[in-house]
Amino acid sequence: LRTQLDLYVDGPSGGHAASSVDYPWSQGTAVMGILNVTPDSFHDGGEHHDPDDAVERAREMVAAGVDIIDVGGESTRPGAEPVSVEEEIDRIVPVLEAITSLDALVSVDTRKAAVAEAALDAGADIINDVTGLDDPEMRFLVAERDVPVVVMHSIDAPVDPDNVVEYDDVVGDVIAELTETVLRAESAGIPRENVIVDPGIGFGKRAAESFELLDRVDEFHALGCPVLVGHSHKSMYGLVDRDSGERGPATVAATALAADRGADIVRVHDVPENVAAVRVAHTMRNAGDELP
Ligand SMILES: Nc1nc2ncc(COP(=O)(O)OP(=O)(O)O)nc2c(=O)[nH]1
Repeated sequence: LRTQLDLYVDGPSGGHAASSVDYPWSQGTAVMGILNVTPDSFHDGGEHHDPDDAVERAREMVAAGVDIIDVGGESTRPGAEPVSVEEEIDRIVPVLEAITSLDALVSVDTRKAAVAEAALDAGADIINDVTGLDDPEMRFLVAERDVPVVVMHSIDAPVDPDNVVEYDDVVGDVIAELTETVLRAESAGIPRENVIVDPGIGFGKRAAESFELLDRVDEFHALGCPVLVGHSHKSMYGLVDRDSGERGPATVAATALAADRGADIVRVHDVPENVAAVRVAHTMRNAGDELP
């Protein structure tokens, strides 16, 4: 896949990389492993802050069957310490340079165009923008580099428990707002086949609404784009499995259900378990073709 990508990026035609490459999500649900190179991410903050630890973790993810590694240098958690462009670049570029030779695509989770540009220059393949391309500079960069971009739905106000949005129909409302996002991307010269939509699980949504977004994930295909869900270890599970407080097993169950309902990419922390969940969901639908 990486050769294919390089060919289309550097090949004679210098053609459209994203629209001509057979991405992992076109063959079933792809697994995106979260690699936060931050001291304060909500679930794994500090665990891979050291570049060597991060590279080791990336190798483990690849060995476990991950399709994409999502590298983040700034937490999106409400109240997280803002990070300068320089600091975010310092955090992620050494890791990106070390992992882009591994057998997985690499995405960069950033809201800053300057960081995204440095990441693409360091070999990243995909931009993951939780603001949904709010920044015109980011739209210009993504169009110019012709790379896939994840556009996540969020709310305009800061994402914290006090900002609860009143949705009539959370799925219909989020699809309507993501439609605007996709049209804005297209008007900036980003072809729709490069856009991956994401309902923004937990970003300004109540727990019940986050579960509904997962349950009705297939409806997001009305936008004509692959659909990514980022449900891993999020607070909604705390209301389901109250006793243990453990969110890992609940995440894996949700991954299997979301994959079965049509999610194209699942963004998760625990790769082996969630790769297994995706494979089970796929096999249950295709046992006749896959198993003796
Ligand atoms: N596309 C997309 N990107 C995301 N980035 C961060 C988080 C928050 O999770 P995490 O990266 O684990 O935490 P933090 O932002 O604190 O690093 N969630 C999403 C998501 O749901 N979708």
